[in-house]
Amino acid sequence: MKFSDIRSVIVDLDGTMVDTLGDFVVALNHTLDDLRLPPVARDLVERTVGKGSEHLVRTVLAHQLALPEVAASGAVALSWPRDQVDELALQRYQHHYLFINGQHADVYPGVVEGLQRLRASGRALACLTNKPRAFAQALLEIKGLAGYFSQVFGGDSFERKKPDPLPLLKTCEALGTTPAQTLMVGDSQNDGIAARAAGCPVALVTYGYNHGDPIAEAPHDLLIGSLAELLD
Ligand SMILES: O=C(O)COP(=O)(O)O
Ligand SMILES: [Mg+2]
Repeated sequence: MKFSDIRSVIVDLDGTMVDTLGDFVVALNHTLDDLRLPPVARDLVERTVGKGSEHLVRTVLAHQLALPEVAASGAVALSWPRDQVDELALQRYQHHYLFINGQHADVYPGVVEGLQRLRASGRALACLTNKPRAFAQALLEIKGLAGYFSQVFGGDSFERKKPDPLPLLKTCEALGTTPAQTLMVGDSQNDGIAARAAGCPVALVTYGYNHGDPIAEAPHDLLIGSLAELLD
């Protein structure tokens, strides 16, 4: 990959620009409390984020319902059809997330500098996340990052989410650059796999969430410790 060939950049949100693990944990724990279930461990959330809200809520709920102490307690949630509990939990999660969005989250070091330098170099920027679009837009605004992006797309913007290449191809279209001219910057194998399949070069940050796997094992052209390194 030659950086001078790159005309625009697609940037992932959770784990790449903002450390949102605290938001996820708090919103999930409010949700579990509504269902009279015990709180979730932070590391399960860290291993599960990145594939959208439905996947996160469903996985965490399945894990908590299978805990021996929950089975022994005769929790009411166990007596309901599972798809109904999933649906109810997702509704409660979205309700809570709306109000805690950004409250337990921090912009990673180097992000503002990296975005400023990319914009100053004349490149267009899009944010592409598996987070619902409305939450992503609000988070970017709360953290003062929205102004850097000409486009913001979420997990509900297209028919399929990353690691499918469709969201990247659609984002390239919106940016008006070919996949080969469009760099994907992310933190997980979802970003790496989607970028490879779409034909976009891909840089992965080394500090995000990658389902508990070493980030070097995910498809990438470049590993970076900070977005500020991109133009070096
Ligand atoms: O799974 C999510 O909600 C967000 O994940 P992403 O911003 O890393 O795509
Ligand atoms: Mg991510």
